[in-house]
Amino acid sequence: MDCWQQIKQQLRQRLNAHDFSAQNSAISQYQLEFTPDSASDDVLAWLKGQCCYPQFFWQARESATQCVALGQVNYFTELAAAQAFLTAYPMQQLQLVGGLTFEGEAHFYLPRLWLEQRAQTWRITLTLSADDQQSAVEAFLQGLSPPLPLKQVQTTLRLETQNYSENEWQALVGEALAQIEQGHFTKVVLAQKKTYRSDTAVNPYDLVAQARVQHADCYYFLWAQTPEQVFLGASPERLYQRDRQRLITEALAGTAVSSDDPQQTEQQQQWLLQDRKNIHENRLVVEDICAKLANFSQHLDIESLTSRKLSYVQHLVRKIAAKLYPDADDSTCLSAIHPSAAVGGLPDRAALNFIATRQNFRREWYAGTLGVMSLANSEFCVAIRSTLLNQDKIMIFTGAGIVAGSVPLLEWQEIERKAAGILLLFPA
Ligand SMILES: C=C(O[C@H]1C=CC=C(C(=O)O)[C@@H]1O)C(=O)O
Ligand SMILES: [Mg+2]
Repeated sequence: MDCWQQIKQQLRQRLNAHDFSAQNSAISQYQLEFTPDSASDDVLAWLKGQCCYPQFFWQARESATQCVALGQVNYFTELAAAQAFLTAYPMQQLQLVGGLTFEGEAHFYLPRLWLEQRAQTWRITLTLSADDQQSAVEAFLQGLSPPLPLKQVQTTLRLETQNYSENEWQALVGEALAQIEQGHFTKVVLAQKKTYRSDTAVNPYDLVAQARVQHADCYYFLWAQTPEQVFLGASPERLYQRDRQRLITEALAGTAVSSDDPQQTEQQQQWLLQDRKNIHENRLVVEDICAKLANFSQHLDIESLTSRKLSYVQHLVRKIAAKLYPDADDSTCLSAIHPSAAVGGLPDRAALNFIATRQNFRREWYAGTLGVMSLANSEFCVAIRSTLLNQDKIMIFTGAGIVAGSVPLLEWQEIERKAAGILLLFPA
């Protein structure tokens, strides 16, 4: 019997031993630790083999742990309800996965199965609730499949539509600049959506595997509530990481080119660190995040400006740390900080209103936030540098912050460069 059969069998044994009639604890969790047969096994490959939804893959930046959530025990479409649920089970340290779309819709799951891979050790957690039917959980376990190997992506993409031509984009940037000039807001982040068709079916799990190789130092995520719509990406941006009352976040905004020419990259870095428009663009994000955090933090620390190099672009970044008041939970933090001025604007209400009325598409998960939350700790990324796969359609999203001093042509070049970075995932 292979290791996957054994795991299924062990989970089934736990299920059979579980007393569904005992209502003393509404949520029960069973954990198994194991080492897969093959050292090259990877939770992403395991997820590729599964046909149950929702699915979530997550690897936080600076973390070696890769996580997968499969299936659902509970589903929340209100952030407050998700938070209240966690608060109702203080002893169990339950973890919810999900996030908020750019427009603020909440989608959180308590997953049926949670897999964590740290080096060669995998930990599986099966969650059962008092409302579960034993037969439904049995069917879920029966449906678990072995991993499928991850493959190199190879495809030719054909651009079908883009929401803005270069001229249309520049006109929209001009409109935003006029509003900034008139004092309606100081910053707005505009976005582009490009829709491609591929000559062969593109596998989303292979794309995430490609992203892990191509884009170092990022958050890697895959989020599929149904098989038809798979959202994935490699984002350099943290919304926040919280460990009890300690929260760290960052203002990531302001962009220059980065390439495999070290001299050009170095010269671009020097330019970026001194460029007034980019420094202003970044400073507005610091102001936005700090003003929001100040409402529920005992103190804030703001580090000095540095730059972060990625494979195709580099950004200005300032790290921010906060000590939260004890009653500030993830519901407080998420609803206050998201969307930050790195993807929305400042002041946020006026900028978000401009986006809602002038931007010709709804962003949904692009520039939303995804992550994992529990009572003790949580981490969320800003879901930029992302792609939505919808059958054979591939949509890629990019945005750029518009501030006083923005040059429409340069903002076009910035989103084109960001798009080229995402397109690296689709080698012909
Ligand atoms: C909104 C995006 O980037 C944000 C993050 C870093 C730099 C940005 C900029 O320089 O405009 C954006 O604020 C995106 O890549 O889609
Ligand atoms: Mg920019």
